[in-house]
Amino acid sequence: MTLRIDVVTIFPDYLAPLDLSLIGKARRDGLLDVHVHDLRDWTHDRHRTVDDTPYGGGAGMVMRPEPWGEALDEICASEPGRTPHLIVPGPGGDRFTQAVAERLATEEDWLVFLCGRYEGIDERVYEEYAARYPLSVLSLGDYVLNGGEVAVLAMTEAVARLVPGVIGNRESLVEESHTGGLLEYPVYTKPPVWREHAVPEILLSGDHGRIARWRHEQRLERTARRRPDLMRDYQQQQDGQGWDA
Ligand SMILES: Nc1cc(-c2ccc3ccn(Cc4ccccc4)c3c2)n[nH]1
Repeated sequence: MTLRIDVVTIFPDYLAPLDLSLIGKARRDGLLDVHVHDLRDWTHDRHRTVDDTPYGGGAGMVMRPEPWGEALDEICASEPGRTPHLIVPGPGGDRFTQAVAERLATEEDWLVFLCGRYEGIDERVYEEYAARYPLSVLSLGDYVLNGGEVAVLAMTEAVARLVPGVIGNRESLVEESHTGGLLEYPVYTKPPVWREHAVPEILLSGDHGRIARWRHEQRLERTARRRPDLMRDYQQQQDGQGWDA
């Protein structure tokens, strides 16, 4: 089943990069089915209003529930027999990680992203749709964006590239950062010496077994140095496998 991705936003042009490069090619090859929707298409006033002042006062504006309700009712009914997984980027969401990207890419065949803006979306939209569909609030990280579009671009790229056929050489997926819980190893190409920096001799040896071991050691060393948190998780995972294996 082709992965379908719907994105609802008041800035559809923000999602134009999804027409480019590998994602764009995957769409043209029919590997991905991406639909970007302008939330204002579900407004009915002359100004196409999507926001209003917050109950209880406070700065900023809140996204009105009605346009979201009409948009999501229509979009989520557009594939009879299929159930969408709704994803709302938010600073207070669960962390979006490689493991989450892998789970979404393997277990879901339809993602509907809701891009908030202003101070966020009226809470009743979450209540209404969490009761009807799987709904996840996901955070890219502990920093504050102005809206969900940038997060959706990142999440869509992270998930789409795991879909078979989107990335030509799947072998390259194996040795990447965060695959298997470790950071990536250093990479080199010609020339063999550049500004007095030589490529590590091992990589010119042609001994593929030793090269693979060296690369794994580099991944361990880098992860231990840069991300001790990932290293602890990796060691626990290895210990667990040790007992089970
Ligand atoms: N990881 C991550 C996600 C976001 C995010 C996502 C969607 C929205 C919609 C409005 N805002 C602005 C906002 C900032 C803070 C508090 C409430 C709303 C958003 C921020 N920031 N950081």
